[in-house]
Amino acid sequence: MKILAVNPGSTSTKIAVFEDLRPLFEAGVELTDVRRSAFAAVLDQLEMRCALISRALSEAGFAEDAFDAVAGRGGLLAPMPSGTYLVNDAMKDYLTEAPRGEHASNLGAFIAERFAGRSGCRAYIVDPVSVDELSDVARISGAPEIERGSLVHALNQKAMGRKAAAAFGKRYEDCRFVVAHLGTGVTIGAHDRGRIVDVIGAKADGPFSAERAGGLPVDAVVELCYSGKYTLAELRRKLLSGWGIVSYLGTRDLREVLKTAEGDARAKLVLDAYVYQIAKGIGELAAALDGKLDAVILTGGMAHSRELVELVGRKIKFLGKTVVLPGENELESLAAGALRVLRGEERAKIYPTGEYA
Ligand SMILES: Nc1ncnc2c1ncn2[C@@H]1O[C@H](COP(=O)(O)OP(=O)(O)O)[C@@H](O)[C@H]1O
Ligand SMILES: CCCC(=O)OP(=O)(O)O
Repeated sequence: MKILAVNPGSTSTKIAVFEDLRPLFEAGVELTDVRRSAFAAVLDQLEMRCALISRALSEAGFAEDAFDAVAGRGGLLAPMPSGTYLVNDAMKDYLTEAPRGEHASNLGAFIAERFAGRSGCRAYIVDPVSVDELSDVARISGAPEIERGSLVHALNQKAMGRKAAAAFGKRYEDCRFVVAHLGTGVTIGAHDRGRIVDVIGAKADGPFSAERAGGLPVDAVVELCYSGKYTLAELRRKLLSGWGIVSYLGTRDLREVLKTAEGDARAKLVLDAYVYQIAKGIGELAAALDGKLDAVILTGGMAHSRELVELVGRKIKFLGKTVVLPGENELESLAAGALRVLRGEERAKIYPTGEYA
């Protein structure tokens, strides 16, 4: 089975072609800030991202009408169970309205449908960022009107949990991990025997990231809301992708931050604060698992940085084993979800009910 996997991230569009799970081709098309800022809304990037994918496939010699399935990374949908979902109108309508915010991963369903149409095959999303497996106790925010929810790099976090479990000779469903996905976005998940029971990071409720604020004093946010400085839409966009490292140093690229920090005290302080907050977040979620961990897993693009891994590792070594699995297995996991459905090993689900197709 030939499967196209598409992962639109905040600063890159990653694609891969698989024959079953054997990778035939992989490419990452970085998006410059200029290119991204040319679009008022994330979904406006659809044609540009599809054109970049078409060019990459063409240059690699892949016809666009030869796929048996196309799997895209899912976006900020309504809270939903883990699984492989058919792209449908309800999903596209929700992502178009974007009540939970605009995010690059919202493009995944639209891109998958576009390329599936060219092959006459089905389009799927797998384990979107809106997978919500929080425990009841984790949902209590302290304010009855406000319930904590889950936005997480579920696809990669679960993939790396499975990878680490296999390395330990165990099943993911029998392990306890704290997984820190250090991409352009940062989410840290407490994985308790196959379920992500608590999450921080994607909603200004944990470490800040390359483009997202960390835990903000709520009273200051309330003041900002009523200051007239931002509209609701502007503030929501800032919360999702307008603060973080880039708002201090003008770059989302950790490699640039590391280089600048060598000679610039302010950059060094921001880098130290980033490391500090990631370590604190990992410690917080280790407590969510009563400190009973098989390992802490560091993943995402930034886990390629030996310097960052070393800085964070020093602060969390009291928690035991740290497994570093840089980058992400998102493309392979997308293909794996579609392949399970094509082989009849898993039934595709229907959004939003989660019923089986
Ligand atoms: N080899 C590397 N060394 C250090 N940082 C890296 C490396 N590769 C990628 N990064 C950093 O990872 C971040 C992007 O992570 P990634 O998971 O690819 O993001 P996205 O959320 O866009 O998919 C960027 O800040 C980039 O600088
Ligand atoms: C909203 C959570 C997912 C996320 O942060 O994705 P990116 O790392 O691609 O921004």
